[in-house]
Amino acid sequence: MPGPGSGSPVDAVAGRATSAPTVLQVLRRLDSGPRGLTEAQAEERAVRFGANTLPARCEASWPRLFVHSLRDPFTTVLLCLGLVSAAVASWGTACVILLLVAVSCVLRASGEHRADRSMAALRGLVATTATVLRRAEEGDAPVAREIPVEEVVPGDVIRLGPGDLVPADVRLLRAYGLSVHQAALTGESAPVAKAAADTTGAAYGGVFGRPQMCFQGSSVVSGTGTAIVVATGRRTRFAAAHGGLGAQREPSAFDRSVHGISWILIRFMLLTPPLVLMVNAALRGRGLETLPFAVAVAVGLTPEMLPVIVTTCLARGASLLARAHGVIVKRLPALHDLGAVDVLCLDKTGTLTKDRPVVDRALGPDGEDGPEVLRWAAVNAWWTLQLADLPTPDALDEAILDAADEDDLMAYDGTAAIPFDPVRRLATAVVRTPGRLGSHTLVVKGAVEAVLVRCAVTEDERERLLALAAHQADAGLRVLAVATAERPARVRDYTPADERGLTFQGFVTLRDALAPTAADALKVLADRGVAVKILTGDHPKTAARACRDLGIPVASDSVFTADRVDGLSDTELAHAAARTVVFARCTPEHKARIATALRSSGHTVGFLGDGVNDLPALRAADIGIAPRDAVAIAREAADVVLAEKDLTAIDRAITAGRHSGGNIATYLRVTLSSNLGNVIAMLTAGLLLPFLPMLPVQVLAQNLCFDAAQLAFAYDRPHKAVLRRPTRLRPRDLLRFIAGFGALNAVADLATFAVLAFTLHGPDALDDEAVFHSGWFTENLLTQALVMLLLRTGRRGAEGRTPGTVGWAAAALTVVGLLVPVSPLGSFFGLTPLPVLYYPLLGAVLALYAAALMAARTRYERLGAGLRVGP
Ligand SMILES: Nc1ncnc2c1ncn2[C@@H]1O[C@H](COP(=O)(O)OP(=O)(O)OP(=O)(O)O)[C@@H](O)[C@H]1O
Ligand SMILES: [Mg+2]
Repeated sequence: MPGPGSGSPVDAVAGRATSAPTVLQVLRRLDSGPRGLTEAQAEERAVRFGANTLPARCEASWPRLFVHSLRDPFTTVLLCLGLVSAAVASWGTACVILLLVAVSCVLRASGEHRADRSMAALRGLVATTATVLRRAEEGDAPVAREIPVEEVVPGDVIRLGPGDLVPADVRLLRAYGLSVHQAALTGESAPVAKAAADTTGAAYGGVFGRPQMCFQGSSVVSGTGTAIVVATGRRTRFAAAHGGLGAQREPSAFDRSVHGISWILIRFMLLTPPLVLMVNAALRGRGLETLPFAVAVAVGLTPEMLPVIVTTCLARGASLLARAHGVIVKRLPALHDLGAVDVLCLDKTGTLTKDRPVVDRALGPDGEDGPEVLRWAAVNAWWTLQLADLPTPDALDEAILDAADEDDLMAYDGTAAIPFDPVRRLATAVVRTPGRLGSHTLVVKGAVEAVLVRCAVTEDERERLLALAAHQADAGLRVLAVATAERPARVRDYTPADERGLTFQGFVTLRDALAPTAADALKVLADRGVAVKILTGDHPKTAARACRDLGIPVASDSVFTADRVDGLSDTELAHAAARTVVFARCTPEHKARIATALRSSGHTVGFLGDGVNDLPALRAADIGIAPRDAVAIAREAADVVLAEKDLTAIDRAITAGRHSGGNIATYLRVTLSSNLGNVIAMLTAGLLLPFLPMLPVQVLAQNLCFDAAQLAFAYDRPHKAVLRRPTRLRPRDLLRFIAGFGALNAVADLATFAVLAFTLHGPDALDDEAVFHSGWFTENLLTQALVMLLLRTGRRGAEGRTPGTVGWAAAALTVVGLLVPVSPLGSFFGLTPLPVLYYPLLGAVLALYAAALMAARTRYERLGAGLRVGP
C-alpha cells in the first residue's frame, strides 16, 4: 500500500525534493482524498502514528523532576559545600548538608509533580481543537467535526479559519486570502501569505517558505483554507526544529525578581566561606580547621527552601483560583506576575463592550438616511462569508446581515472575496453587476479611514466625511464605511491592489452595549493600583466615549491614534504611553509595541485580549490573559485563561497573584534578614571568642528548624494591605530591607552575648563553651520566631488576627529553642542546660528587640518602601 507508513511523511511530502509535490501526489502518498478519512481509517492511523502531541508537552516523571531539582542553583551550591566538608573529613557537616539537600529536593519534586499534574489537567480544560472532515462509512458524505488536536492523524482533511492554530504540518487543498503567522518557526514576525495552487520550482526561504504548506506551531491570521495533514506529533517540522518548545520568552517579572534575588544570594554564599577563612586566619591565626564552620555559615545564609516555598505558594494559589473562579493559570510563575501587574492593557470590543453590535443607522455621504448603504454592506458581509469559507461570521457582519433584507441579497451573485484583515481593516466582495453582463462590482467595507483613502474623492470631501464619521463615533457608535467600484468582469484573482478609485457609498453605524460588570470592575482595578489602558482597533472617538461612559476619565491628550506610534522611538513611545489611556486604530503590531514600551519603562504589563489582532501583544506582555471563548491562538498564547469574559475575574486573579507573591516576599524578607543577622553575629563572635561561636552541627540543626518553620509561609494569609497594591519585589529594595533588619538582628545577638557574660559573672566565664552555645541557640530560635510574627504584617495587621499557620510555626520554634538544650537531644548537639537567671534577662533582650523591630518597621513603612509596592 502506498500509505504514509513508509518513512517520515514530512520528508516524503514536504521534503527534500526541489519542487513542492502536487496535490494529487500528496493525496496519493497519504492514501487519502479531498473528502477526508473514514472513522475506521482514522482510528487505525491513530494507533499507527500515535497521538499528535509535541515531545516537549509530555508530562515529566517523578525521578526526572527530582534530578531537575538537583540542578537548581541553591542545591548545586549546597552540594558543593557538602563536598568541601567531606573533603576535610567533616562528616557530620557533610551529612547534615546532604539531609538538607535531600529534604528540599524531595519536597520540591513532589510539589512540582503535583503542580504539573494539576496544571496539565487545567490546561486540558482549555485545550484547543481542530476541525476535521471525516466520514462514518466509505460512501457517506464528509462531516466537519471538532476534535481534540491530539486526535488528528496524517491524511485527515482539516479546515483552517482566522484565529486557528495549525494543528499539524498540512498541505493546502484550497485557500482564500490565507495568511499565517509562523514566527515560532522562522522568527519572522510578519504574516506570510499561503495559497493552494501547485507551483513548480523551489520556494524562497526553504521549506517554511512554501506557499502550499502550513506548519504546526503557526497560526492563521486571516483568511481560510482546507488542507490535508501530512505529518503529526514528533514528525512535524516544529518538533524536529525545537522539540516543540518554540521561541524563548523574554524574562518575565518573576524572572526579574525571584530569579534576580536568587543569583545575588548565590554570589553571597560563594563569597562567605573564603571571607570567614581569611578573617579568622588574619585576626586569630586560625587555619583550615575553621573550614567546616565557614561552610556551615554559608549554608546558614542560604534560603534553601525558596524553591519549595515558591512552588507551593504558586501551586496552591493556582488551584484555588481554578476551583473557586474558573481562572486557569497555564504557567505557574504567571501567577506571581499577575500579582505584580501594575498596568493592564485591554482591548475594547468584547471586553469593555458586549461585542453584540446592532445596526443603528445607515447614512449616505450627505448624512441623510441611505438604505442602499446597508444593502451594499450586507452584500459584502454575505459574500465574504460564503466565498471565504469562514467558519462563523464576525459580530459586525452578523449584525449587518440581521438588519438587511434577505430578498435584496438574493439579487446578487458573488464571484470573489478578500476576507477581513485587522491590518488592512477592510473586507471586499466581488459580485456580478445585476443587469450588466460582463461587469463586476467590488463592494468594500471597513474602517472609515481605510475605506476613504481608497475612494476617488477630493481632499475637502474626505475631511468632511471623516468629520461626519467622527461625529457618529463621538456618540459611542461603531462606524463602518462602504464603497463600491464597477470593473470589467475577469477570471483572474482579485487582490488588495484592486481596491482603488472606489465610489464612496456611505456609513453604517452600529451600537455595541457596554459590558454590564465593566464599570465596577474598572473601579476596583483602579483602587488596587492597576492603571488601565485601552488598546483597540476601533475609532478613537468610539473608544474614548466607551471609556467615559464606564467612568474612566479620558482627557483630550490621553487619546492616541496608533499611526502616530510609528514615528516614535521606543523611549518616546514609553513616555507617551505613560500619559495615554486610549490607543485607537491599533494594528496587532502596534498593540505589541505599546505593551513592550510599557514594560521597558519598568511596569509589569498584563494584556487582556480575545482576537487574532491581540496575539502579538499577548506574547509581548509580561502576562497574557484571554477569556475561554477567545480564538484558539489567543488562548494558546495566553498565560491565564478566564472562565468568562468578565473583568471581575481579572480582579480575582490579580488578588490571588498578590496573595502568593506576598507570601513569597514575606518569606524572603524574614529568612534573609535573620540569616544575615546570624552570619554577622557569628563572624563578630568568632573574632571575640577563643572558640568557635557555634559548632557547625549546631548551625545546621538550627537552620533545619528555621527552614521547617518557614514552610508555614506557603500557607499564610497575608494582610489585606498586601492585596491593595501590586506585589512587586525589587531586588534592590529587598537588599536594603535585609541589610537594615539583618543589622538589627545582629545587635540583638550581640546583646545576648553581653547578657550571657553578665549571667556567667564576667567575661572570663564565657570560656564555658557549651553554655555559650546553648544560650545563643535558644536566643536564635526565639528571635527567629519573633521576626516571623512581627515582619509578617504591619503593626495594624498584627492586631486582631488569629495565629494561623505562621503563628503555630513560631510557637513550635519557641518550644524547640527552650527545650532542646535541657533535653537529652541537647547533649548530642553539644548543648547544656542554662542558668535560671539567663531566662528573665533573655526575656528583656527579646522585649527590647521586639520594640526595636516595630519601630524600624514603622519607619520603613513611612519611608514608603513598605510592603513593596509598585511605582
Ligand atoms: N468584518 C469586518 N468588515 C469590515 N470591517 C471590519 C470588520 N470587522 C472590523 N472591521 C473594521 O476594522 C476595525 C478594526 O477591527 P479589529 O478587529 O482590529 O479591532 P476591533 O474589534 O475594532 O477592536 P478591539 O481591538 O478592541 O477588539 C474595526 O474597528 C472596524 O472598523
Ligand atoms: Mg478584539
